[in-house]
Amino acid sequence: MAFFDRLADRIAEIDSVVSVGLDTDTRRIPAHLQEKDLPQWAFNRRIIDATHEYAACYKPNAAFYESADGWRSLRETIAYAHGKDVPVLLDAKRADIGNTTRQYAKALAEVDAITVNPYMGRDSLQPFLDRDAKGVFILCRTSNPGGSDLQDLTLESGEPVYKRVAALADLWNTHKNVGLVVGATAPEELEELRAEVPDLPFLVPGVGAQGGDAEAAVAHGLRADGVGLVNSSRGIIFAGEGKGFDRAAGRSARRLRDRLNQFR
Ligand SMILES: O=C(O)c1cc(=O)[nH]c(=O)n1[C@@H]1O[C@H](COP(=O)(O)O)[C@@H](O)[C@H]1O
Repeated sequence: MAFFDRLADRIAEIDSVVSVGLDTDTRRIPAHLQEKDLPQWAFNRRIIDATHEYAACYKPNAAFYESADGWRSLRETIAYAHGKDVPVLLDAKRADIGNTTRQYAKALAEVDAITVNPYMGRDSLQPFLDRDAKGVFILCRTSNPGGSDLQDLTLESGEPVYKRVAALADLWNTHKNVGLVVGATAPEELEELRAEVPDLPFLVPGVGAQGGDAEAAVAHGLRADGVGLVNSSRGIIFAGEGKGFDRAAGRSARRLRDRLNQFR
């Protein structure tokens, strides 16, 4: 099944557009799990148990798993999420020359969707785009303070770079598997982009720890048919500390679902 169809089913089934970000910083794993063989996996398993009924998807950020134990933990986490019937979006922000990016795209064999960086142009994304059953979220207007440094620059045509990225992404969407990443910290750009590319679902990070606008994330992040994702990572997985961390994460995921649902 195509990724966005699967996501639409998942959103309808659990009535939630929450993406739970698994940014599992080893330094923040509670002490009682630090002695486990794979602390990140031990942590993620408990987080998934506590949050899966609110999770439209899980978004592990690859940066937190760049070690031998990390990769093992990530693999276990992906399989466990799938066992709960939750899609997995790997936040890898990949792209490179064709020969290299073909290797990066192999990661899609294990997950349902990925984030990619458009800076190197179409051929750097083609192996991802060609996997028509997988979702490809292209960075468009990012949530970080420096997101404006390049993305807001005005081109000769008068349009900002992020708008050109959105137009290109729309053009590259021949398999209906492309989405955009647009931060909740940029609500005006979110609104503008929704009008520009109504057919593209957005992944909207930046609510929670980054203080982004949850109402704008829902109002503009979702497509007319309601498909889209609003991500929180630290605000959910590190909502509590110590032994009850997983129950706190469950409560935080439920609160975010309820808050977002007010605006759907
Ligand atoms: O691609 C992303 O997911 C992403 C894009 C963006 O513009 N801003 C952004 O925060 N993210 C990711 O979303 C997550 C946000 O984490 P929290 O700020 O802890 O909710 C991190 O994994 C970021 O890498």
